[in-house]
Parts: sequence; structure tokens; C-alpha cells
Amino acid sequence: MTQPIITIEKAIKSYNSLRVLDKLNWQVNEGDIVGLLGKNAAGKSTLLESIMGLRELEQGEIKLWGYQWHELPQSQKQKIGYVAQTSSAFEWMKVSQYLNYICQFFPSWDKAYCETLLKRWRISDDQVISKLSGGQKQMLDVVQALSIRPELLILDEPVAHLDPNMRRAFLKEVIDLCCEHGTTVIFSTHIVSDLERVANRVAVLQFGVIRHYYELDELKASIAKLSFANSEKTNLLEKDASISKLQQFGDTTTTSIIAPLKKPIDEWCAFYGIDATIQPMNLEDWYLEVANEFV
Ligand SMILES: Nc1ncnc2c1ncn2[C@@H]1O[C@H](COP(=O)(O)OP(=O)(O)OP(=O)(O)O)[C@@H](O)[C@H]1O
Repeated sequence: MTQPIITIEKAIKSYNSLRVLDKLNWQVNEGDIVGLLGKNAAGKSTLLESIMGLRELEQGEIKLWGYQWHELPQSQKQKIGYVAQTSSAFEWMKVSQYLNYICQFFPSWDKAYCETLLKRWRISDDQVISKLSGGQKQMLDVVQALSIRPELLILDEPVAHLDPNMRRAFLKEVIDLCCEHGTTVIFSTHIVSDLERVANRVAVLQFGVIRHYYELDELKASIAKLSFANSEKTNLLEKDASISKLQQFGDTTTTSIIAPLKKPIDEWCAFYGIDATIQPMNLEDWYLEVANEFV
């Protein structure tokens, strides 16, 4: 049975009067690759930084492998790869100096793998870090995080500065790493197609909580736009949490299925007695629908 690696209970975090995490509960299981979506300023970085022990919660708790950050053994901390939104590399060092310095803190550091990644992504180890492009700095951070051969990898918008080729190369590396080592990954992104390529679960952070958290395959099998003739049965439908707000246009009602159904769509429609026209919906459409749910 898969074990939870991260367990978050009733996490509250505010900056002055701005509450960013609002009694957030979440659990990430071993081996999952989770894509974390959320609008700008939804609190994704705050959540990831809190998991990494870089932000102190006001209330609630976050446990990694069953330990709060301050109780977590050093040996376990060394198995976490983290890439922040802004590079943390020492700009005045050469790439090789920086990596030689950093590797001392990680007993599981894989030097050969590190060198392979540098070569593959054409980052010269003789280059001074301040002279690297924004994308190269981001790749260097990723090289560092992957070279630990981490059990848990936390990536805050890791591909934001990368061109489509590099994004693909990076994503392929993550998949390979995860398959080989069973690494658990959480990565925040605004690029739904990237998430779809890599993740097996999707989470949406909204209003300070994880409002949606699903197996990607189950979700994709269910999401669809529906339209059907108005009937008194729509009252019953309205209470079903799997759909978005019902909208009426003349004699027709429309809605979307936004959460995995426990049964095939036609059986679900038959259960509610509706004869619906069903239009497929892709993940990007789904995200736009749930992101604007209460707008
Ligand atoms: N150190 C801080 N002090 C004050 N406010 C902060 C601080 N860090 C973040 N915030 C605020 O908290 C909110 C959430 O920010 P956060 O960076 O966590 O969001 P995000 O979802 O990662 O955003 P984006 O997708 O734009 O990167 C924002 O309104 C931001 O201005």
C-alpha cells in the first residue's frame, strides 16, 4: 500500500492581513507526480516553501514522512530536491565550484549523473553562474536537485524560463527519474500541457485550500461539457459536486463535469434522467472552468 509522504493538516499562513493558506489539508502519497495549478498569487510558492520548512505556519502542521520539519532527521532532509522560483546558486562561483560545494551536503550525490545532465543540457561547468542565461540558471538548479537522486522532489515553476525543447528534455528527465527511483514529485506550473505530460495527479490551489485533487486519468475520463433540455430534475443535479454551476439558456441547461465520476457518463446521465449532448473537454478547458468557478 502507498504511504503518505506529505501530510498537511489545517495549515494557516498569512502575510499581515492577507490569508494565503486557509486551513489547508492535503496528502501526497509516495510515488505520486503531482502537478500543482493555481492562479497567480494563489499561494503555490507559499505552500511549497512551507512544506520545505522555509515558511512558518501560524497554525496547523505539515509532516514529511511523519515528522514535522524541525523533527525531520538530517538524513531524510538530504533526500529532498528543491528548486525555488528564483535561483539560489551563488552567482560569483563557476558552475563546477558551486556543484562541488553543494555536493558535500548530499551523501547520495551522483557525480556521474550530474556530469551527464550538464553535458546533455549544454551547461559548461567552467562558466561563471552570473553569466548564465535565466533558463540556464534554472537548469542548473534542476541539475542540482536531480543529482541528489531525491526521494522527494519539489519544483516551483521549474520550466518557466525554458524554451519548449528544454521543457520537453527536462520533463523527460523527471519521468525517467521517477520511474527509476520511485521519486515523489510536486511541481507548480501554469502550463497545463506540461502537467498532462508528466503528472499522474493534479491539484488546484484556490482560496487558500486544495479545492481539487484528482487522479489525472480518472479526471480525463470524466470531464465533458453537457447540454440538455430543462427539466425539474435539474434541482437534483444541482447538488452533485461533480459538476460546475448549471446555466440556463432558454429551454436548455448547460454544465460541465469537473470531477471524476464514479460511473460512465451515460450511466450518470441516465441516473439523473437527462438526455444530454456530451462534448469532450480537454484538461486546459477543465482548468479554465474550475479556475473561474466563482468569478
Ligand atoms: N514574503 C511575503 N510578504 C508579503 N506577502 C507575500 C510574501 N510572499 C508572498 N506574498 C503574497 O502572498 C500571495 C501568494 O503568493 P505566492 O508567491 O505564494 O503565490 P503563487 O501562487 O506562487 O503566485 P505565482 O503563480 O504568481 O508565482 C501573494 O498575494 C503575494 O503577494
